[in-house]
Amino acid sequence: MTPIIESAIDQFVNRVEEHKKLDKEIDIYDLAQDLTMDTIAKSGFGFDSGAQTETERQVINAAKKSFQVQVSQFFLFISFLFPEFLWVINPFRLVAEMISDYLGQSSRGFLLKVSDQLIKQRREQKGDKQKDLLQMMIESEGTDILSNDKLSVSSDMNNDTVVDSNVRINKKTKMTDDEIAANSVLFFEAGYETTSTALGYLMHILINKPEIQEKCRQEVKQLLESEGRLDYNTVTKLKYMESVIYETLRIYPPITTFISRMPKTDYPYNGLTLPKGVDLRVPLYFLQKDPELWSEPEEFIPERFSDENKHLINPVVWQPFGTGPRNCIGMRFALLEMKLSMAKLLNQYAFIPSPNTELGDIQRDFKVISMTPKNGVFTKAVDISS
Ligand code: HEM
Repeated sequence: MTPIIESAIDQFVNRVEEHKKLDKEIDIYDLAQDLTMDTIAKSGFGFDSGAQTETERQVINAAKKSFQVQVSQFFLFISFLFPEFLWVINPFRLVAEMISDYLGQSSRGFLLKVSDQLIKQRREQKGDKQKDLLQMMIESEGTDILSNDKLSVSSDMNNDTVVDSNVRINKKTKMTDDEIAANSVLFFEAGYETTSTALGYLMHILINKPEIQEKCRQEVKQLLESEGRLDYNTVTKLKYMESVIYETLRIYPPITTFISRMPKTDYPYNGLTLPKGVDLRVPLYFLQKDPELWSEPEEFIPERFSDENKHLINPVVWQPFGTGPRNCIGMRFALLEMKLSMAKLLNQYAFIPSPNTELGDIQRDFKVISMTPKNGVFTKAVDISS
């Protein structure tokens, strides 16, 4: 999968180069959206969405639309506020989805159709098959994991923890085509806007804080000198850049109200009892800026996440990717994509403010579960390679 990501990132860098040659202002958030669409479509499903090349972009438009607030998402939002009334709200939500599907306005419906076609094509394909997510799902057979097995879980900040779990996966169960299609759309939606939004915020920080941008660049140059190349294996060594990414995700988490858990039994906590079955939602944005948990929470201080300091942070108070056995399965994919694209860009260009750059804080669109840059992220690229 990594050559696919690398070639998509090279295309992203080429697009920056095109803007630079014409001395044009760049909305780097817009380009990042095309990049993440391209990588998730190609590496997940061997499908060229044409996001970075074509002007006729039905798929990218459908995916973008699925993140805009639609009628059915309004009901979703209401269900977050009043979970005890789910039994009333859910039927309305389903009807809203069915109507928009019938009227051809449902972007999820469109993406499901695209997935269905891809699954059919893949099943009919003769000879060697791509080794991508789609193929893995088609060939998947549930593995038998016994109750109370120890599951190794990749947790926050690159520490691997081991937790007990009562997970039981059915023996030898193949996924149906409907399940594969539903999961494909989930990956598509989960991997596209989150990562491009994180890249957008990261660029906003780097444009606004030239000293941090320069420090990241020096780290990239040193890495290139010692390793001879910037690729999947080497960029994992960019420790300072990693701290900058973590701090960006603390201040601007792309997903704000999605992490939820439900106690299986009445659970005593801090003098309260969390009743069995209650819908608990993590207020991520506030958690990551809580002055009782973070010193100088409004300040951008990447050094909090340095190897020397990160043990001082309780892992559950930093959770842009969630936490525990159900945390984000795309975390490593997203971090790789972010590090590699930033390393390649910073090695070649300096990013400076342009007429539409927002200085200071960035304006955001608060959607049902996410928070995205409202007006794009504008910059100009200056070639520093020679
Ligand atoms: C910066 C990028 C990303 C952010 C901030 C992010 C954030 C999150 C969060 C907060 C959750 C909920 C976890 C929890 O409840 O503990 C989640 C779940 C999930 N993410 Fe991500 N994500 C990102 C990238 C990706 C990518 C690239 C993919 C796929 C390739 C992906 C696939 C998923 C899936 C499938 C789930 C649901 C997991 C489940 O239900 O158990 N995410 N993500």
